[in-house]
Amino acid sequence: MPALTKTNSGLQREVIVDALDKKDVFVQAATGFGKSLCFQLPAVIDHGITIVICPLLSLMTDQVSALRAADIAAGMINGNTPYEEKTRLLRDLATGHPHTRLLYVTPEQCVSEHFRKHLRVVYEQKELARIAVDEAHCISEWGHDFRRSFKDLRWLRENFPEVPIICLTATATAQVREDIISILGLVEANMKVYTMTTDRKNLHYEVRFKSDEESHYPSSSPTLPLQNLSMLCPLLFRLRRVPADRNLVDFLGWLRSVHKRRAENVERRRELERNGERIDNVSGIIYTIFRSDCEDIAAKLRSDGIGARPYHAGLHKDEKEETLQRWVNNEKGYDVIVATTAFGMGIDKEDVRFVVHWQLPKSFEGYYQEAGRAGRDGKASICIMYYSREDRDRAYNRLSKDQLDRNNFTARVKSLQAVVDYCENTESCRHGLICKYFGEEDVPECDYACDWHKDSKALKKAKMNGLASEEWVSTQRDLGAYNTGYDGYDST
Ligand SMILES: Nc1ncnc2c1ncn2[C@@H]1O[C@H](COP(=O)(O)OP(=O)(O)OP(=O)(O)O)[C@@H](O)[C@H]1O
Repeated sequence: MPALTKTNSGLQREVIVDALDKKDVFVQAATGFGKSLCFQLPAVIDHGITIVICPLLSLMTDQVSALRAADIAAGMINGNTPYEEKTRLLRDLATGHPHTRLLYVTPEQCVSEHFRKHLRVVYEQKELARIAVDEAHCISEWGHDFRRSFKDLRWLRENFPEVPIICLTATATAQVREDIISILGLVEANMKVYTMTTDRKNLHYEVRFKSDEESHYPSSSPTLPLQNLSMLCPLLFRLRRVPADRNLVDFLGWLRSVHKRRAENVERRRELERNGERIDNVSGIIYTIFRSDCEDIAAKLRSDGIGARPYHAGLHKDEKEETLQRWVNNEKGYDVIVATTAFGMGIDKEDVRFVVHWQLPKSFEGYYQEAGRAGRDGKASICIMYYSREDRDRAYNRLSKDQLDRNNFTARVKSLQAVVDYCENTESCRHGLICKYFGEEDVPECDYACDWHKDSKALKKAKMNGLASEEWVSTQRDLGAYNTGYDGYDST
């Protein structure tokens, strides 16, 4: 179990005491803060059952397994639950005095009349202890992962008025927070709101700049006027897909330098040997948009001797489970996961040393969540984002094709714009930019843990040399060069 800082565990204790005091509680805290314990511990202490509403199957599966391993009666009902297990859990509820202490359900399940009927029985017997809403930002249309059935959760407050509700999220802007509180009907007089810093001091944030064109030329080549050439022959260039090779060369160079540092530091090497750890077991995640890229990048890394595996929604369940398990166990050949967003919230491996975004993520919150998989043991870890203006335009194009509610569309455009601004910014600390996005007024201290603090001049230079000019991108955009690539990406 990773060591939490004293500040974290102190605040955790406050939240738990308020929950036990039957208050409605809203918790916004950084990734890796330990939000789950805030409802799990009260559930074990209190009499009755806690219903946990959770939008992510992988998250509930992990939590239920961990609770069961600790001998706590936990269960889950979702689209994948076998019929016998679902019947067993519903029968348990139907007794009115359930043996189950924590029951995880999807929001979709929670709106079904059949399930509600069972909840009423438990409530009438005064055995419904608490309702926990995890990843609560999904309630709000202004949230990045809005789920329609979350909106109906108001029913819980209307029908079980005195049952306390605790909701938790790592990523809520002020608007999302207000929405959650109002939709769930939390009672101001009996409510505690915790908004803690989103800052993760042990994460080093860095943006690396790229453009489509450079990927064809080694940096030492004279700048052949490829941009001019394509102006003359635009159709040729419209068909071109961005090769990932430039990222690959850069990333491989970086990873090898990390391996080398581990090998050359005698003390560190001895320590690794003593613990039976491999020099090249630097655990990490690469996030990419397309399923095909997951396969492709993982294969290329493997051919370069890196233990990399793909993970995306198109893979068979067994294959995904095996990959995850072997990666968690730090097995040889499973050091790096190349994933779509299918591998996101809820991944809780403590020694992830790097998270790389191969392209621009689709929202600021998504970026923060995914980067937040790194360094959950509190040790220094790095989050690298590869950014190009061409990818930016592709991201806007994909977004415009998504079927979204009006408010959600506006929110998503704003959020994507925030990621773009973050990448283009060479004037501020990255930690400060993240905190500002989530509405924090105080700029956190940054101990050279971002590219700007490390060397702001080098950052500006890298941007100038790395990005395509706005003029060039705008010409290509008008020619439709960034309109491709809507298939094969995982939307959740
Ligand atoms: N008081 C504690 N002492 C030690 N470890 C803890 C404590 N509370 C939680 N943890 C551990 O910290 C890790 C992170 O907890 P958890 O998954 O609940 O974080 P989270 O806040 O939900 O993060 P995220 O939003 O990124 O999913 C888990 O491995 C958990 O077991």
